[in-house]
Amino acid sequence: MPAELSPIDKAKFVAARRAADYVEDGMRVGLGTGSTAAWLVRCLGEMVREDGLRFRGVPTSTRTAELAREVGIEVIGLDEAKWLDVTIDGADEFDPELNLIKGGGGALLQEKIVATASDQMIVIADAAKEVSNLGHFPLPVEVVPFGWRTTQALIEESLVAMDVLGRDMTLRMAGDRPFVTDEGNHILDLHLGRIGNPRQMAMVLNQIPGVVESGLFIDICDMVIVGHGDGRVEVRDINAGTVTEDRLDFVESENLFSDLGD
Ligand SMILES: O=C(CO)[C@H](O)[C@H](O)COP(=O)(O)O
Repeated sequence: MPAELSPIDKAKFVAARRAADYVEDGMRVGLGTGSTAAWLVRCLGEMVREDGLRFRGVPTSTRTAELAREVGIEVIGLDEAKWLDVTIDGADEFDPELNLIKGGGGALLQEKIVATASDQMIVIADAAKEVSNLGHFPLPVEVVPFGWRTTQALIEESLVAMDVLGRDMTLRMAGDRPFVTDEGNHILDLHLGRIGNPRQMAMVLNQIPGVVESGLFIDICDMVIVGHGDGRVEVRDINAGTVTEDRLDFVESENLFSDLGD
C-alpha cells in the first residue's frame, strides 16, 4: 500500500468516486480506459464486493477488461449489451462545450463506439484537463497500418487546406516499434497547439481514407466531473448548464490503493 497518493491521483480518485454514484443496479455501463478510469473501475469493484451493487460493464480496452474482471465486475461485450445506460471515461482535454480530446491511452476507437452507444457519457478528470481551446494535447488519430505514410500525407494536405499552422505529426511508438491499438491499427499524434474549429477538424479527418477515427469527441459528452487534490468535486452538466460543487472525504481504502497504476 503506497504511503501517500499524489494530489493528481487524489483528484482522479475523487472524480471517479463521485461518478461511481451514477451507477445503479441493473445498469449496463461503459467502462473507460486510462488511469482515471482505472480508479472508477476500482471504486465500482469495491461497491460490487462491499455493497452488493449489480451491474454489467462494457470495457473499452483489454486493459480495462482485465482490471474489471479482477475487481469482481461482470464484463460483457457491446454487442451483448446493445445499448448502455451510461459510459464513464477519462479525457486528455475538455473545453467549455464539453468537447474532448481522447486517445492518450490509445483506446479512442472503442471509447468512441461505446460512448456513442450510451444514453449518457460522463467524463472524469482532474482540473488540469480543462482548456479554453482543444489542441495543446497532441490529437491522436487512429490509422490503418496499410499505407499509413500515404494517410499521413493526406492528413497533412487537409491541414494545409484548413490553414492549420503547426502541423507536426508523429507516429506513436511502443519501444522501437509502432504502437498497435486493440484493433490492430497505428496512431498518429497531431501536434497542433490549438484547434480553432474542432467540429470541422473531426469531419475532415474522418473523410480521409485510412483514417479510422480521431480522438475528437464532439457533442458526445454530457457531463464532466472535475476532481481536485483537496477532495473538491465540480460537476459540469451540459444539459442543465450548471456547475455544482461538493467535497468528498478522502477515505483511504487498502483494497483500492493496493494496485496503483493502470
Ligand atoms: O482517452 C484515454 C485513453 O485512450 C484516456 O481517457 C485519456 O488518455 C486520459 O487518461 P488518464 O485518465 O490516464 O489521464
